[in-house]
Amino acid sequence: MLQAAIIDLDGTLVDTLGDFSAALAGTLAELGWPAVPKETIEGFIGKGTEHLLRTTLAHVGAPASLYEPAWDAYHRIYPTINGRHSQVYPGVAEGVAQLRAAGLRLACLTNKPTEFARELLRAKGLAGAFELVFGGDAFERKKPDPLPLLKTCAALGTLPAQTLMVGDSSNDAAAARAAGCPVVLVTYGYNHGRPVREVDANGYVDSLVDVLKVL
Ligand SMILES: O=C(O)COP(=O)(O)O
Ligand SMILES: [Mg+2]
Repeated sequence: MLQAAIIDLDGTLVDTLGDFSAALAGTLAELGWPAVPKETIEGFIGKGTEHLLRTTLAHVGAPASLYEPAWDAYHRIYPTINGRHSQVYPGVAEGVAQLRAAGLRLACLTNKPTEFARELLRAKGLAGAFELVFGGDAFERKKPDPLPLLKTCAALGTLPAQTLMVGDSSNDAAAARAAGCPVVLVTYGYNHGRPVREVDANGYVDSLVDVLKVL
């Protein structure tokens, strides 16, 4: 019997590729490097900001010494564009409402920095649904490590086996499997550019409204 659901943010609740693209374009422009196409950035999303910045700098051929200035510029620029180039996926508001109506407690767990995540959920009218919001800077390790899921279960006071993970990528699935949480993956997210059905999970859904049906 499920007690709670932990839901990923980027690629699961909100299509944030436009935000990432705008923040990275601004960051690269400040450092004197060209922007990277959205389709390329899509493959870099999901493993947190460090990974995103390092892979983007490597992609344009910039030296690794630009990592710190890039980090500073990105963290200054992102809050100015957060939510402006992103859209809540179809079915999310209804799906989240259904999970709550089924008696599940909800937490949002993302590799995005916690402050960016809270602000985005607020801007998109989703903040009220989540009891807890944890970002990639909340714990010592990020997804795909199981630690963030185990800590979120502990904060909810629920057992991992009774806490469903809903995400869009192999990161979410690997973290869930290692933590002992059941996992459902959405088919419309990023998953590092790979077909999500290749990833081991308990089910796959085209919309959050179908999550409880596939279990
Ligand atoms: O990589 C990120 O910053 C966000 O990724 P997530 O919300 O899918 O965990
Ligand atoms: Mg995601």
